Amino acid sequence: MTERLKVAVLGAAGRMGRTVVEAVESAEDLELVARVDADGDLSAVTDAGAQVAVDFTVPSVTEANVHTLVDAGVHVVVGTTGWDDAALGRVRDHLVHAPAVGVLVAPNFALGAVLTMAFAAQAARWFESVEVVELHHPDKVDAPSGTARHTAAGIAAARAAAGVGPSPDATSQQIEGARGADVDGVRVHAVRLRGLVAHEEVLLGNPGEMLTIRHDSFDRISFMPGVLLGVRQVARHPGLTVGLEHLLDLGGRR
Ligand SMILES: NC(=O)C1=CN([C@@H]2O[C@H](COP(=O)(O)OP(=O)(O)OC[C@H]3O[C@@H](n4cnc5c(N)ncnc54)[C@H](O)[C@@H]3O)[C@@H](O)[C@H]2O)C=CC1
Ligand SMILES: O=C(O)C1=N[C@H](C(=O)O)C[C@H](O)C1
Repeated sequence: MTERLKVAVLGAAGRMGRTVVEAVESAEDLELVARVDADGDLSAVTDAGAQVAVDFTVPSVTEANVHTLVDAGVHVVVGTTGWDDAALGRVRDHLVHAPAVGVLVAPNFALGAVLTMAFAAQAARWFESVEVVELHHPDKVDAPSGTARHTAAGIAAARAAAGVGPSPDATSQQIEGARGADVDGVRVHAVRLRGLVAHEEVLLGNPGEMLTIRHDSFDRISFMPGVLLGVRQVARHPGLTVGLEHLLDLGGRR
């Protein structure tokens, strides 16, 4: 029998962590060797001999977790959001000293969300206006969502490469925040509503027409095939990979 891949889950008591624990325990080729939450210690990961750690914690601790795990030679699959280019750059620099270690940071592991981002980047080259609306449960601590930030960054890169200018906007008077956040020149709006899980709409407008690309995660199991794919593949991708699209052969910004 081939050895099972040893996996640790960080944030194991959280909404995503609990779902990942169940998914790993149900996978025949994976062995859950450690669960760590806020009251635990990262040394449990190495003590248990974990080869891959999955981080679904909180934006304020995830980067430090990644640096510690990289030093320990543990591959990391990160779902926690709140990352910016500076933090990703620090991880990229750190990995130079651990060239065999893979770190995958994916703002969204749901296949439909990854496809939404890819379709939106493609479509945004052909529309005058584009805005992103993300809608989530009200217990989420960050806004806009990591997915919306990644979506907007991909749209902005695609429009810049195609020579498309900014979306037209005559607004000169407003209450602060009314036009949402500016992410790389793309307007992003965040809704927090009881009953929701994780949803995103990309609205694209041209004279006389509108295209809406929408994705809905109704249940956190929607993220599990992507998380397990990341766990199984991260060691084959040394260095930093940002976005699940790179494991699905969908291209995009790295
Ligand atoms: N990439 C993706 O596909 C998805 C990403 N997320 C992101 O995952 C993160 C977690 O989301 P939820 O599970 O809903 O949050 P949550 O609040 O339910 O869970 C976070 C858990 O992390 C724990 N924690 C805090 N500090 C810790 C530390 N130092 N070490 C270990 N554990 C610690 C908390 O006690 C809590 O149990 C968020 O950033 C969210 O945006 C959520 C869903 C999908
Ligand atoms: O907090 C959540 O729930 C989610 N967070 C991720 C994000 O910020 O994009 C992924 C998904 O939207 C669910």
